[in-house]
Amino acid sequence: MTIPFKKYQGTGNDFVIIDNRHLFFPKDDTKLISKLCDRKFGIGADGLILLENHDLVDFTMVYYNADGKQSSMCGNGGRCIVAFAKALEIIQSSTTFMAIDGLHEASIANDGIVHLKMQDVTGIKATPSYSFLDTGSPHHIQFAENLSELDVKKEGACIRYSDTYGSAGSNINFVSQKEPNVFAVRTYERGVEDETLSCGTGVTAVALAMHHQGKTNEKRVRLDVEGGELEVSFEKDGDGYANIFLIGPATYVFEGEITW
Ligand SMILES: N[C@@H](CCC[C@H](N)C(=O)O)C(=O)O
Repeated sequence: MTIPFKKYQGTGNDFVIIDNRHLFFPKDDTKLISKLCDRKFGIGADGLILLENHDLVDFTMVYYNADGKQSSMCGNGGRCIVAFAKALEIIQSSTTFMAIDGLHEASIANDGIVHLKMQDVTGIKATPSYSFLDTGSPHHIQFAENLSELDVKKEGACIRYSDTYGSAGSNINFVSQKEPNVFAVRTYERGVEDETLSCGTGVTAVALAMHHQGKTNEKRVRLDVEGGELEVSFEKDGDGYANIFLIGPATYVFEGEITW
């Protein structure tokens, strides 16, 4: 079997993206997906994304983590599939697409910056030491001293596999504040089981949690991640948040074919 693919990255969170409108891809082959994502035995990526047809909107996004298992929403992957759909001329500068957490609207500018609308967020859990919220994927957020020195893989795994999160686990974000509306973030991603250079649903969760905790009064926050800069804008809506946008680049890297 020959599998044509394109590789994209969004602030260093990288994805193999496959046009599966003809439904040729073996979606239940966990071993194949994890091998395609393997950085030594495959193409190498934090996740794999399929673009499929949808009856009512422009396309469907199906997301798998690097472990080969289908998972919850990927914000950076959402931005990248918008750039992929534009390159395939499925869309032009704006779109509505379906993902596992529901419909997303997005727009893409000529410079490749994508504005991706995320689902409204309610039910933020705030404790003295951490916050937890779901922005399409589950996120634990805590402050870290010496963020640049932190062993994110070790400390993140410790929390991800703790009794707090049970078998489902969580993504773990470590944060430090740089300015009133600027935060540095490093994320351990479940399903990759390592630090990634950026996590879109993660920085969205950090921006909302920081506003919820009163660390910032701004409704547009910059997040400095290991792979670049992202922005999140939002509006307060009762106890939660609405009109949430994840804003940042989505970049084509290379393409190829794997014969299997
Ligand atoms: N990198 C993603 C998050 C992908 C899903 C996550 N690993 C999970 O399984 O919860 C992002 O950019 O949001």
